[in-house]
Amino acid sequence: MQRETPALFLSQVERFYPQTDAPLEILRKADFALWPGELVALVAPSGTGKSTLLHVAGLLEKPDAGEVFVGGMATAKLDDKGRTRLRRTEIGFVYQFHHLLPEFSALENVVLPQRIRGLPKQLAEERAAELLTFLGLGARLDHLPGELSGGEQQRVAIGRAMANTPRLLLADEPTGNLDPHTSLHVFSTLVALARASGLAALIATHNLDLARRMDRQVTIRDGLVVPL
Ligand SMILES: Nc1ncnc2c1ncn2[C@@H]1O[C@H](COP(=O)(O)OP(=O)(O)OP(=O)(O)O)[C@@H](O)[C@H]1O
Repeated sequence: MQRETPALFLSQVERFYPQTDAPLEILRKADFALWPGELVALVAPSGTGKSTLLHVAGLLEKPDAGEVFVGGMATAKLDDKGRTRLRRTEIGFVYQFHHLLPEFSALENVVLPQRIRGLPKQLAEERAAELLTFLGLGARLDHLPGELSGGEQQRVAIGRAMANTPRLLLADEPTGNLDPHTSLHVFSTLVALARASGLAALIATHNLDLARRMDRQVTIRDGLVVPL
């Protein structure tokens, strides 16, 4: 079915890592479309290439062949500056470990990417406070990451990823480091925020219960992205 422009479109993407004998092929002419507003779970065994796929989709790694379109824009010919700019404006990335800046408060961690993008301080702070409040952290704005629980830290990381109102959210096992109860809570908050913002999300998870809450589930088989 033809709809609007995909938020993310991988076309014939190849990615391999050199080895002493034959190269290790992770993605082999993989195609994948993620539509605006769609939440898709990426569920695949360890080592099949989930992180590789997310890094290529998030313009953190270049594919060896093929094209990655973000919001309809082809990225293969962009230089590093162009890729960084597109990543900053269009893509939010949540990692398994939060990677928050330890000496900055929860609020400041969410303000920072907006300031880098050039937003005035007051606007950035308002947006950060609003996001963190939505994420249930309204009473934790001034806490340093070290003063927050694992689930709270990960919610701040989600806020940071959403700070610049991306149209595409990529998450690499965002709750993989949390206990089951906290994991469910953080995941639900992430889904609620994604739904409220109408963005497209591709979320890698090992947790099938969480994956079922998404619109669609895909896996990686023989280097291709296929329905689970
Ligand atoms: N820089 C690299 N150089 C060589 N091989 C790599 C490199 N990065 C990843 N690989 C290999 O590519 C394969 C896919 O790695 P990737 O991290 O994408 O898997 P994954 O599905 O995310 O795994 P996990 O669920 O364990 O995080 C693995 O076999 C890994 O060892």
